[in-house]
This record gives sequence, C-alpha cells and structure tokens, in this order.
Amino acid sequence: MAPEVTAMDNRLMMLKKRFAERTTAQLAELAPKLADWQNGVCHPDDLQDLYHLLHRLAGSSGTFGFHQLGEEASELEQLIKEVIHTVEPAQLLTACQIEPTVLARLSQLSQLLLAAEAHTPTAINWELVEHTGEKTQLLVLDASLAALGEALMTYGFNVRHCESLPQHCTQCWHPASIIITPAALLNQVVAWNQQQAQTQHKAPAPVLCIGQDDSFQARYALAAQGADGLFMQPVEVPKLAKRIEQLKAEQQQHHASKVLLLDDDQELTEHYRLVLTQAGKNVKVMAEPEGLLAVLAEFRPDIVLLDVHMPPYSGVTLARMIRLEPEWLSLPIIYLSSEQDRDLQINALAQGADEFITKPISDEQLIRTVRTLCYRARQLAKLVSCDGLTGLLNHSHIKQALTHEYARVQRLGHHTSIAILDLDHFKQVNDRHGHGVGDVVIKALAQVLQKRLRTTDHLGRYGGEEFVIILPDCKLAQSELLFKDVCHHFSQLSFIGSDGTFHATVSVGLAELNNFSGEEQALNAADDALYQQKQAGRNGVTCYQHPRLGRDANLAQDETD
Ligand SMILES: Nc1nc2c(ncn2[C@@H]2O[C@H](COP(=O)(O)OP(=O)(O)OP(=O)(O)O)[C@@H](O)[C@H]2O)c(=O)[nH]1
Repeated sequence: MAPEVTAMDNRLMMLKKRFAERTTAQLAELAPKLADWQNGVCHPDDLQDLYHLLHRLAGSSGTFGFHQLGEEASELEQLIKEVIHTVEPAQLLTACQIEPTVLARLSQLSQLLLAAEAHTPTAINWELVEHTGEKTQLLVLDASLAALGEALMTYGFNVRHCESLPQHCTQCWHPASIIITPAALLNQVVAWNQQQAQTQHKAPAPVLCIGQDDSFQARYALAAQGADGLFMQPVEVPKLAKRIEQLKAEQQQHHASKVLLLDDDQELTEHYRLVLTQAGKNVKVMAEPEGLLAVLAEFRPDIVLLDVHMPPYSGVTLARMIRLEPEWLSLPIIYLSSEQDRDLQINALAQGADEFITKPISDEQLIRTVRTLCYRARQLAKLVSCDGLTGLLNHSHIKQALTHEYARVQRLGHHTSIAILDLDHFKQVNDRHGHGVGDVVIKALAQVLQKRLRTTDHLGRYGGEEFVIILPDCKLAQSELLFKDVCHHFSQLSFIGSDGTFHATVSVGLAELNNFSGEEQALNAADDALYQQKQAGRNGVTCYQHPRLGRDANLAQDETD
C-alpha cells in the first residue's frame, strides 16, 4: 500500500517545486552570460550575482533533495570566490579569469537540477516529535503500587492503575505521559514503552521506578535499563509528585520553545518552519532583518537561527547588533550557513553567536539540534531568572515581565490584571514553627499558584513572603474570582508545625494595568489594594478602586469594555 501523503508532505513538495522553478529561472538567466565569459568579458556585478546564486544553491539544494546540485554548487562557489578575491575588478571586464572547465561545469548545473530524481519529502522521525499539550496521565503498574496510585490521585493527577504488566493487559491504556513501575519490572516496561512509542509515533514516556534496594549496583542496573527516576520504598509521595510535575513541565517546555528564524531564502525558511512547527516548536520567520529588534521584544524567542549571508546584510554583524542590547546578551544565536571554512566559522562565532549549523542540514538533524539548544537555553534562563526556593520568577525578572506586559497592553489594549499576594501574619508562623516550616508554607503557596494559573501568566516571588502575578487577557472581575478561589484553596491546606497542624492564609491586592499611565503606578495601586485587604481582616481579595469610580462602577466598566 502506498504511504499516506499528509498535508505536511504536500506543503514540503510544493516548496520543493517552488525551489526548482526559481532555480531553473535563475540558471536560465545565467546561460547567455556564460557565453560572454567564454569570450573573456565579465562584469564584476555578474560575478557577485553568480557567487550569491551558488552560495544559495550550496546551502539549500540538499534540503530539497537535490544533493548533487548542492555539492557541485558548493565546489563552484569556492572556485568563484577565489576569482573574486584574486582578480582586480578592472581586469574582469576585459580578461575573464574563469577557467573553461569551470564554465563548462556551470553550464551543466541546470542538467543536475533536471536529472535529480523526484524526491520524496524528507522523512521526519516522529520519535522526535514531542508530547503536545496532553494532560499528565500516569500509568501506575502492578498490584503492589495500588496504594501509591491512589495517593497520587489526591495530588490531582489522572492515574490509571494496571494490575499486571501492560503487555498482558488488553485494556491497558496508552499514551501515558509518565509511567511508574516497581523496579523489578523495569526491563519489560521499558521494552513495551519503546514499542508503544514507535507505533504511536511519539517519544517514549519517562519511566519512574519504585525500588527497595538502595545499593550502588542496584541503582547502576536501573540506570542502564533506562529508568528516568528512582524512589525508595516507603515512597515520599510529595517528592514523587514534585518529580512528576517537573517532568510534565519539561514536556510542556519542549513544546512551547520559541524559535526565531531569519534567512532571506524564502523556500528554505518555509521548509524549516514547517519541519520545526511539526516538531512542536513555535516558529517565527523573518526574511528581512529590518524589524529584528521589534520582533525580538515581542516574540521573545528561546533561540535565534540566523543566516550568515543575507546581502546587503551580514548575519555576523546582526548578531553583534543584537548583543548591543543588554537584554539579549544571553540569548542563544545560532548561525545557519553553508560556510565550510572552520577558521571563518570560528571568526564568525567570536562576533557574538553561540553555535554554527552548517547547511544543508537534514530535517532530523535540524529538529535534534534545535531541540537540544532550546532545552539548554531554557535551563540556563531558568537558573538566571528563577527564585531558588519556589522556582517562580525572581524579583528582577518579574519586574522585567511587568515592563514587557505593560508595553504590550499599551500597544494591543487587551485587559491585563496585576496581583500582589502577601502571606498573613507570616512573622508569627516563623516565630512559632521556625523558618524551615515557614519555607514550606511559601513553597506551598507557589505550588497552589502554579496549579491554578495559566502558563501564559507570569508568576514571581517579589520579596520574602510577597508574590507578584501578571495575568494577560484577564479582566479585573475574572482575576477577583480566580484569587478568591486561590485564597480559599490555600486556607484549606494543613501544615505540620512544632505543636501540631496549622493553617495559613494569604491576602491579595488587584489592579488592572490598562488603567494606569505606567507599570509602577499599577503596581503601587495593587499594593494599596493589598493594604486595604490587610486592614479589612486579611485572607481575601481587594480590587483597587479608581478614585473617580466606586467599586461596582470599576468592575462594571471592566465588564462592559
Ligand atoms: N521562612 C521564611 N520567612 C521569610 C522569608 N522571607 C521573609 N520572611 C519572613 O516573613 C515575615 C514577614 O513579616 P511581616 O512583614 O512583619 O508581616 P506579617 O507577619 O506577614 O504580617 P502581615 O503581612 O501584616 O499579615 C518576616 O518574619 C520575615 O523574616 C523566607 O524566605 N522564608
């Protein structure tokens, strides 16, 4: 049976067709010039055009399946480069220095294009395609872990329990986001997991083991078998829940990674965009560098892929230009270029980029490379921007997010709320139960917020027991309901203190960014509202009231806008 052609295959084939048409037209324009060059007359501009054409073909032909054309163009590009560098422009007009053999090879290029066999769009290794926005589904294996499965349900995970090995269970449900298994079954589970991943065209689910043997040998054996985590019996369920949340966050992070691609070759860029989008990346493409700084500020990519050769611009200088802004000093910039010369590559890297990807690159290599670079970039950014205790944004980064969101609100006008949260009577918690217990309370509030808020919201630990949250596309009335729910939920949690269990509460002040002439004013207004809530008895939410309007009018105006 013929393999099914997907919409993606069709689009890739269309791009290949466009590439072939454009190249055919450009090579046809070259033909009459070759005759002049044979007669020893050559204009320097024509030579530059020839060089640019060969450079483009060297970098992109392989991606569209014209491998021979790409290799030949790459060799000819080097030869023409030598001519350009060694001959005085004035000489070119009268005494053309291009060897007859090179001219003959140039005249054969269109035949290489025609002769190229119809190329099936490059096969994508679907194993590389990441989980896409699935809810965390835990598959807990075998009867011995039934109680653990139930405990995990109380943490809000969607748990499926299978009494035996999944290969012996006809109803066993897949896909699972994460699998939890007794260590003794790991080998069989990993084999089943990999086979499922292949048939479902997905990356294998991470496997967490529950073991009893804490020896070096036992741990080493589990690592060799492919375990992604190990927890000893009796399992500390909160620790396990935290690891599950981390794995889930990593899966979502992969999916949400943002890639900015700047290359003036339209078909090639579109090809890369399709391939990376299909692999779960959020890709923005630019063909002209002029709007680069505005796009960086708006899109905020995790990495930038930058073509080196974009006449009249140079990618190397653009990388330097990006680095002029302190905000982008640590943004990973990766050159995409057909430049093979290692010395030139190293020189280019010294100007401000981090990596060099040499074109042509296969789809699989592109996905793998971008995925690794995005992951590394996110890990680094996290280290720099996150608060160590809670994992939320630290003070300077939540302020940076606020400035950025305020600018977006000014431009786009969407309703955006800001909240300040402060734990109530927290000094007493510390004094009575110690700082360690106080830290547990702070972490618990951070977890409640992470669970309750959207991934598009910005969560930061502003100070010791104070949090700032920015909610784009959220009106004041919606935020008020949301934070009332957070306050209620948080007040129900039990903490273990020095003299038994206790509860903690939090107060919230809210304001809407749209109503203020600057982000600092909005922050101060939310702080005023927080102060009022503290005065009014804590454990609740107060919205900032515009001096001109009463509370109802404030919310009513919010609803009708
Ligand atoms: N455990 C812990 N305590 C912290 C941390 N950062 C700040 N704190 C404590 O948080 C307490 C804040 O107390 P106050 O500002 O007096 O306010 P409060 O007792 O919460 O009272 P109200 O805000 O009026 O409800 C102080 O005791 C700080 O030492 C931290 O990282 N961990």
